[in-house]
Amino acid sequence: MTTEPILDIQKLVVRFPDKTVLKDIDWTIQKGDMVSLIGVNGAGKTTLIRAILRQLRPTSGQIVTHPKQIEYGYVPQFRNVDPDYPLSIKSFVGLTRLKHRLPFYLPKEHQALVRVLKRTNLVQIQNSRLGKASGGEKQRAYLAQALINEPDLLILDESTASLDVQAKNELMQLVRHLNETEALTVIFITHDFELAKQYTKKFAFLHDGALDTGAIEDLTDDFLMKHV
Ligand SMILES: Nc1ncnc2c1ncn2[C@@H]1O[C@H](COP(=O)(O)OP(=O)(O)OP(=O)(O)O)[C@@H](O)[C@H]1O
Repeated sequence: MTTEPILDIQKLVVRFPDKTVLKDIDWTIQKGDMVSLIGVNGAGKTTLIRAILRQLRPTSGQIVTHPKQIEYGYVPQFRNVDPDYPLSIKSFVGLTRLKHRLPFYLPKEHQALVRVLKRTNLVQIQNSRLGKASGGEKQRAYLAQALINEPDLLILDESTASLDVQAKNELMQLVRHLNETEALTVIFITHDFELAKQYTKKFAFLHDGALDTGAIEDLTDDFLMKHV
């Protein structure tokens, strides 16, 4: 494992008019880390991620990335897609790659699309309609959409929350495979301690505006009893 930081958060404070949500947070993520971000509802996980994605300006402190500009991939929680949604899985995955108005892919885009469909096991069902896909297949399509631009940092935002046990495990195995074979750096936001323990190597636990970090083995029942 390399110890090259990709994200370095220093003394981060986020204060809303009625509440300080993040109090002096330090957090370093190394390239190739797969880390769970855990915290009860309202702990500030979304706020922290919005600050990382530069959607929210912190009250103080800083977030430094190495290199200075990195590409982020964001996979949202399961969304209920209209069963009549007209796009195929392939077209949906390619949406974020289309930076022009041509009705076809440029060769480079096509290559990126083929590659990402392979990496996310979607080749067989690429021409099926997204609206008709299972929960797990949809989640793989969102993952593929987040991966197509080759992100340096992938953020999974409770992406497993509404999936059944088998689909959860399939998605996590796929993400772990990408992490292990391509050194993809992953932040997995979750309420599911068991999934966190099974699939990630480190944790960051947000409570009362502070962040505790450690190796996943240290996320013991004792630790949780003290903090949850
Ligand atoms: N723009 C805002 N203005 C004021 N308060 C906010 C704003 N955004 C979030 N908050 C408050 O900050 C706190 C943390 O919210 P946040 O959504 O970051 O928590 P969370 O850990 O992601 O919760 P959940 O697990 O429920 O998604 C909450 O009390 C929320 O109401």
